[in-house]
Amino acid sequence: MPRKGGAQVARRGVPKDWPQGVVYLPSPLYSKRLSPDTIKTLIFPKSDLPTREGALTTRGPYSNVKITPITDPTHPANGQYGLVACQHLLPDSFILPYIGYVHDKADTDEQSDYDLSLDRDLSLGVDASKMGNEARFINDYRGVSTGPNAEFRDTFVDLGNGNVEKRVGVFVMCAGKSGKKAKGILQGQEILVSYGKGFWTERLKVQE
Ligand SMILES: C[S@@+](CC[C@H](N)C(=O)[O-])C[C@H]1O[C@@H](n2cnc3c(N)ncnc32)[C@H](O)[C@@H]1O
Repeated sequence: MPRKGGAQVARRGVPKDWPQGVVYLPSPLYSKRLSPDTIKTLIFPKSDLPTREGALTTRGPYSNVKITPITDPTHPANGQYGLVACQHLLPDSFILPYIGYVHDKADTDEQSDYDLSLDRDLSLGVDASKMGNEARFINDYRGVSTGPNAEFRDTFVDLGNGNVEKRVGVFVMCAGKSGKKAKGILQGQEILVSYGKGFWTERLKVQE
C-alpha cells in the first residue's frame, strides 16, 4: 500500500491489503510466447461454447472476499495472508476467477508457489506470483481445517464482445450427501482449497 505522509493511500481499483510489488490484474495477461492458435483455444466465440456450459460475467476487485493477514500462531501460514469470505457463500457457487500470467511450459517459473494448471493438454498454466488477483491468497486446508471448503474448476467468462475466455474459477464445494458442507462458507471463514499432495511433495523436495 503506498504511503503519503505516513498515512495509507488506497489505490483505485486495487483491493485493500494488496501487496506492493505485485501487479493487480482484473483479467489475465498472456505471455507473448503463446501462439495465436493457442490463444484461440482460450478465447473463442461464445457460439462455440458447448451448450451445457454457461459463461460467467465477472470482474474484480471482488467485494465477496477480503485479503486478510494471518495472525493466529497455530495457523501454518501465520505471518502470511489468506482469503476470507465477506459474506455467506452458498454451496456450489462461484466465488472469483484465479487470474495471473498465462504461460506455456517453456515459460514456467519452477520456483512459483502460485502457478495453477489452466490446460493440461496444452501444458498451459496461470501464475499469480508477480501479478494476479485476490485468488492468489487462497491457502491450502492442511493444518487449518479438516478439509477444503472451495475448489478450482474450469470455467468460461463472457468477455462481452461476443467471445468467452477459459479460466480457472474458484467455487464453493457442493453440499454433498453427508450434509457437512451444506452451509457453504460463512462470513468471516477462510476460503481453503486443496493444492493436491503433489504441491507439498515438491515443496518438501525443495527443502531437502
Ligand atoms: C498461493 S500462496 C497462498 C497465499 C500466501 N499465504 C500469501 O500470503 O501469499 C501459497 C503459499 O502459501 C503458504 N500456504 C498456503 N497454505 C498453507 C498451509 N496449509 N500450510 C502452510 N503454508 C501454507 C505456503 O507458503 C505456500 O507456498
